[in-house]
Amino acid sequence: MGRIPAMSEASLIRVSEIFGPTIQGEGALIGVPTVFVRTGGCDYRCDWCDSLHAVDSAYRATWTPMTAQDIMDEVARLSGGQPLLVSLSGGNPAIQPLAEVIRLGHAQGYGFALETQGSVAQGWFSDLDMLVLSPKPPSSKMQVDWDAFDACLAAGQGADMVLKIVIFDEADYQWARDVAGRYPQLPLFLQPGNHTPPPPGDDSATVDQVGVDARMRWLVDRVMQDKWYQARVLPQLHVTLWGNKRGV
Ligand SMILES: C[S@@+](CC[C@H](N)C(=O)[O-])C[C@H]1O[C@@H](n2cnc3c(N)ncnc32)[C@H](O)[C@@H]1O
Ligand SMILES: Nc1nc2[nH]cc(C(=O)O)c2c(=O)[nH]1
Ligand code: SF4
Ligand SMILES: [Mg+2]
Repeated sequence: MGRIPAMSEASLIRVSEIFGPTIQGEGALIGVPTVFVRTGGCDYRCDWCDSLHAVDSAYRATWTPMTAQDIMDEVARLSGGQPLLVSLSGGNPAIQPLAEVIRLGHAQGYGFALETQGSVAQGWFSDLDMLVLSPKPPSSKMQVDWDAFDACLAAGQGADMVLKIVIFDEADYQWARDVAGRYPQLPLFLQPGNHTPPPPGDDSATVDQVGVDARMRWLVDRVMQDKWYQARVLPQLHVTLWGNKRGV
């Protein structure tokens, strides 16, 4: 018979890394100083995931179970005790019990944004300051469960919500047009994909920056061609500055 976990284990959060302060490099909050809390584990396996160290079970041993208090202590240490934006990412942070982190942090003046693909809804989404929903396009080789996605949207009522769609090619672009049409109420951010995530075991920062820049120019042209003036097109600023380096 398997071991019965102690009650407290249910409230532990699997953390891959906590780093910063740095700038939020993507989407609606680009440029905003933030500390990242990256959780370990994901229910997806995107073909081009740039954070495999928080997804691939080969890295499981590097993920640390932490309490909400442990996490906020580390965030406060990094920020020098000054409240700032905390970015919850992963992996999929939505599969972790983060309600208490948000409660503790808010009481100390921190703000919270969470990045998720929209596959798992949580009641505490409504406590976030911003919910960033990033449904995955065809190039990811993932299949979106739209009922689950809509449940995330319903759970997030009360938080600011935005759509952030990664685009590699024309098929992704056409898919993004359909998705945006379905959610006209959500501010929309388009981001060119970077094709060179470091393979497992390699923490190299190399990114095909020439390729990413070309994809960004193509995406801008494509959006202007279509007069798609609701879309905002942004690069991953941290990738431009540091490649796919961890901890920035
Ligand atoms: C690593 S994911 C973690 C959060 C969540 N699992 C998700 O995908 O939204 C953080 C953000 O990076 C984006 N992303 C992941 N791999 C990327 C890549 N190769 N190029 C551009 N953006 C990427 C995701 O779409 C998401 O918006
Ligand atoms: N600076 C910086 N900005 C980011 N925006 C989203 C990130 C992520 O991996 O979730 C990320 C990241 O890893 N670093
Ligand atoms: S959903 Fe996010 S963390 Fe999970 S594999 Fe895809 S990009 Fe990576
Ligand atoms: Mg990233």
